Amino acid sequence: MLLGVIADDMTGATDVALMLNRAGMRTVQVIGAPAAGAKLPEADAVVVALKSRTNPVAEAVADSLAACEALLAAGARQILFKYCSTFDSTAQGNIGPVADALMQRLNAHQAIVCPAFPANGRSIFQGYLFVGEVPLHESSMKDHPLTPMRDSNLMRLMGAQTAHKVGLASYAAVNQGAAAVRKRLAELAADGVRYVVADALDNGHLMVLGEAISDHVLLTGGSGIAMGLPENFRKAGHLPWRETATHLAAPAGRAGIISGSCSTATRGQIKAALAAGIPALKVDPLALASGKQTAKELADWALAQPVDKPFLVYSSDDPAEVASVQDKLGRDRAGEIVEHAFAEVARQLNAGGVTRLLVAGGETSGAVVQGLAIRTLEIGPEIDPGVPWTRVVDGPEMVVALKSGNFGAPDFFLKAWDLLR
Ligand SMILES: Nc1ncnc2c1ncn2[C@@H]1O[C@H](COP(=O)(O)OP(=O)(O)OP(=O)(O)O)[C@@H](O)[C@H]1O
Ligand SMILES: O=C(O)[C@@H](O)C(=O)CO
Repeated sequence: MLLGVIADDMTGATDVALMLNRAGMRTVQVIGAPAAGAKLPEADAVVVALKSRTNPVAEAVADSLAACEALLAAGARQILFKYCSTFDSTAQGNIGPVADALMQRLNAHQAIVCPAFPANGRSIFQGYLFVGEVPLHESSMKDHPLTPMRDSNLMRLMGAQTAHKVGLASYAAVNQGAAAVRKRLAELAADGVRYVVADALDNGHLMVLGEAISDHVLLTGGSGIAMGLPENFRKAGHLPWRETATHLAAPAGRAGIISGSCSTATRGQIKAALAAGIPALKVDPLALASGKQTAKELADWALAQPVDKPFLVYSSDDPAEVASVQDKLGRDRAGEIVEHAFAEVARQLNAGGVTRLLVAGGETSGAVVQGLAIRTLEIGPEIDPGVPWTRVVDGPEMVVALKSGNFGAPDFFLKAWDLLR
């Protein structure tokens, strides 16, 4: 193994795994912190998908260190700590503590902080993170239920989570190329700066950064910062050129979509699916809570639909409806009830012959993957930036695509099937 990645959520893990796979690294995703001494699958890159974005700090640190140990034991030469392209972490968050712990374990003197993902509209200028045309704190992330982002300055965001000094490698250096970035990193190191926020407005900048940090043992950021890494391994003679597959062989069986994501992008994708005539059933969290609706009913409805089309089971709703459900059930309980139901629905669907499954939402994906007892995924072709098809290699025989809430074009639920053979 060349590169080890520790991802703080399930769909973020498939996102970064896709980035590496597209650049020619055979990439495998394993679910959950590996047990001490557990052997990881053989691949150029292994991504460990944790659920450490919003859990207690001590747990996030312990799981990340366990993942790091397993990756090092499997031969990883570089460790990437992957978090969200919209940072998704408040002053009480886990990014700083996890990065600090990894820095100490790896004896790293400096690490880059770069959540940029230009293909999905996330760019960094003078250390400020933008989502599309607006700064992070003006984007829909300002109202995220768990991690409201009320600042866009990455030096301040990171500075609030670590005792180490945080500095900036700005556009002025990044735009000049890898040598200028290295010079800037050295200046900052001489000034005691351990975390360097790096500007990146486009993929060219990400390639420059990747080259400049080829000798960093620890990197932190979104999937974009992984873009330039395979080329470093190739130049060093460690990685042959590999063509990436454009299609994925899928087992015979039925196709379905489960969506618990209430993000704007997902709601648009549901609208497009409904308009295209995909049979759809809306889940009512209050009815689930009272037992009026059950996972079995949802699965039975889905399996009774025509076999020649995918079906859609969704709880996705607009913010006012979600807030009203959360007022009645409590935010955490509402989420748990829906996630628990979807995990059971996924199990029953697979038992009923569904082998091709699209899942929307990070938490929802985590619940479905757990429900299906999926332990390892092999990364396949890109449906849209940040979302690949994946094949289960340890778990039930099926293909799944795990979509981050905010990712994907409006026709995502319609076009994804064309990539399966
Ligand atoms: N109608 C609803 N009312 C209340 N909660 C809901 C409803 N539908 C889904 N949920 C819960 O909202 C949460 C949605 O989170 P999830 O991570 O799946 O999607 P997302 O936030 O859009 O995606 P991502 O984390 O990838 O950005 C889940 O806990 C889900 O169970
Ligand atoms: O980086 C992103 O935006 C995604 O991979 C993600 O982590 C969403 O939860």
